[in-house]
Amino acid sequence: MRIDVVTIFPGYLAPLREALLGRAIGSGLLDVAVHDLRDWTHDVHQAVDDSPYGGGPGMVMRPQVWGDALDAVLAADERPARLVVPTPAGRPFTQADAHAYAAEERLVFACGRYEGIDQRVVDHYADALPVDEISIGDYVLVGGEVAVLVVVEAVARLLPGVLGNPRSAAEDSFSDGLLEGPSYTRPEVWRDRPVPDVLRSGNHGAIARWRRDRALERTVARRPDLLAALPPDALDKKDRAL
Ligand SMILES: COc1ccc(Cn2ccc3ccc(-c4cc(N)[nH]n4)cc32)cc1
Repeated sequence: MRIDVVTIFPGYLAPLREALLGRAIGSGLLDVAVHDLRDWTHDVHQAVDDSPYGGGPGMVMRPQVWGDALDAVLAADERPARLVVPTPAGRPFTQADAHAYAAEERLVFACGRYEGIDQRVVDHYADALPVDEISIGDYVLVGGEVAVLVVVEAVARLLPGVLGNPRSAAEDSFSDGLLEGPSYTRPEVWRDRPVPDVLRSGNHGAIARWRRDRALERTVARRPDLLAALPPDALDKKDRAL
C-alpha cells in the first residue's frame, strides 16, 4: 500500500516512521510519502490561506494550491487512490473503515489547517476518485495531521505482516461488535489485587464465558450504542441472561 500525506507541517507526520509503522515501511509493506503543501505555492509569502467568502472567523485554505499539490501527488503513481480528508464535519471513522482502507492500493490524505480547505477541492476530486471526509471523534483539533496519524495506524496494523500476532487484529475491540474486556498478566496479586481465579483455572470454556460477560458488561456500561447496533442474532441466550 502507498500512503501520501499533504500538509503544511510535514514534521507532524514524523511518528509514522517510528516503531511498528517504521518497521512496516522498512520491510516494504507500506510506502509513505509526506509532501509539504507550500512546495506548490508561487508567491513570496507562500500563502496557503485566505479570508472566507461570506465572512466569519479564521481563514480558509486556498483551492489553487491544493489543486496543484493533489494533481501532482496523484499523478506520481498510477495506482488507483482514495482521497481522505479529515474534518470535524466528517463521517465518523470506524474500525469497518479501517478494514476497508486496508484493502486500498493507495490512500492520499489532505491535512487541512485554519478553518479547513475550500470545499471546491473535495467537490472537484470527488468527480475523479473516491473522496471521504472523515472525523476521528466529536472534538475539534487544530488540523488534520493528528487525525491522519490515527487513521494510518488503525489501517496499517490490519495489513498482513505488520502485526507480529495477526490474532490481535482479528480479536480487536469492535471485531465482534463489543468492547474489549479487562486483561491481566503477572504477578498473580498486585497491591492486594488478585487476578480473577477463572483466568488461572485452565478451564477454557469458563474463561471464554467470563471474558464474554465482562465485554458485555463493559459495553452496556460504556457504549450502549454498540449494543443497539448489533445484529439480532449476535447475542445468545447466555449473553441475554447477563
Ligand atoms: C469549522 O470549524 C472548524 C474547522 C476546522 C478546524 C481545525 N481544522 C482544520 C483542518 C482540520 C482537519 C480535521 C479536524 C478535526 C477532525 C476531528 N475529528 N476533529 N477536528 C480539524 C481541522 C477547527 C474548527
